[in-house]
Amino acid sequence: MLVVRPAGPADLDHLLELAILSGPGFTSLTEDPDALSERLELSQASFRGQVAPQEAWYTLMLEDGDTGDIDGVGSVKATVGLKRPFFSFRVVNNTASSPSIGVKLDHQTLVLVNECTGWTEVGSLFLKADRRKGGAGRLLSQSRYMLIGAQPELFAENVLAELRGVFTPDGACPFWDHVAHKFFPMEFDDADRMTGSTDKQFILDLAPRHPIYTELLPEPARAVIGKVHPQGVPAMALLESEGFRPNGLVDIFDAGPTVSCGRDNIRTVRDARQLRLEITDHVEAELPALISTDSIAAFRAVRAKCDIDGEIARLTAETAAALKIRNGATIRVKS
Ligand SMILES: CC(C)(COP(=O)(O)OP(=O)(O)OC[C@H]1O[C@@H](n2cnc3c(N)ncnc32)[C@H](O)[C@@H]1OP(=O)(O)O)[C@@H](O)C(=O)NCCC(=O)NCCSC(=O)CCC(=O)O
Repeated sequence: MLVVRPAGPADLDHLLELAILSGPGFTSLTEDPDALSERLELSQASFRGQVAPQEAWYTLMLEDGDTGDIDGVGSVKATVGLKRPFFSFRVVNNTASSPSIGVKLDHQTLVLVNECTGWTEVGSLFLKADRRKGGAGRLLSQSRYMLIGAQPELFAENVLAELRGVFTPDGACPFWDHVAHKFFPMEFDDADRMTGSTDKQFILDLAPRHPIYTELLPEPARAVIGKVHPQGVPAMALLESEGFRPNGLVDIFDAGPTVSCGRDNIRTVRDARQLRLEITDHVEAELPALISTDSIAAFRAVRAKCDIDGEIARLTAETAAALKIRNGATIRVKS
């Protein structure tokens, strides 16, 4: 059975393998072992409640309970933008009109902004290729909302996700090449790495201070503003099915979209029910449900069949063992 569980320092080799598989341009999964090791320490401390709530960064691993293989990762950052700014371009429409000569024009511009301060971010969603298209991606993605729902007060009222922007098959990034690189004379990967590892002062120093009129940009750059990387389309579909929508912000390097949703309006947060576990020999339900523990410290999530009867949820002993819980425990279930 596939189980989503907290990541800790012992997952370094697995996380490094996933980071390498995810390739360049996946900002939040750097291939730097020291950074990953720090991240795993922080994850463990976050699940144990040993860091201030706003500093928590929960990393979750998808584990095959039968083989012990680690097939995917996902995460929730309790807040962004508090210690370091969270820069984006806001896509702004400016209407220019001159009634006296009968002209009215809409100009789209990109304006550097630092919004979303204190928001929660879901990210780092990555699944090994041979596991895709079978529901594991949805389990991994939704388990983050079960985590948020277990203790919503530890997270912000608004939740965002950043999707990767468009890269061509040969690895070129049209928005970077035609726009961002003019302001940041470095390799994309270096800018990307510095975004994650510095206070982002270089962005404040070098980023455009004035609106960029998009109609003045070359077509290949204009065409990708707010567009998702082809490989990010399933991730976008998963977010949209939870209620996330583009919020008009795009990444300053690759122009990928930011999507957001009110925490309590995320479907899985809103619809999951708190129930009491009763272990049974046989479950009649035909379709599996999303089931998690009701605790951040002992968080685990699975997809398994479950009979609901009032406030009782009946699971097999195998499912209860995968969740590491006993009869009578409180669980959270999303049918
Ligand atoms: C994102 C995942 C984990 C998703 O897993 P899977 O590929 O197995 O997902 P899936 O079940 O095949 O598809 C998920 C849903 O998307 C739909 N779907 C798939 N391809 C589609 C397409 N081309 N157009 C429209 N919808 C599409 C499926 O029908 C399905 O919905 P139904 O179930 O309704 O049929 C994976 O694709 C992956 O590892 N991708 C590479 C890394 C990546 O790009 N990660 C996102 C980075 S961005 C990020 O991390 C922030 C976002 C976030 O954290 O959530």
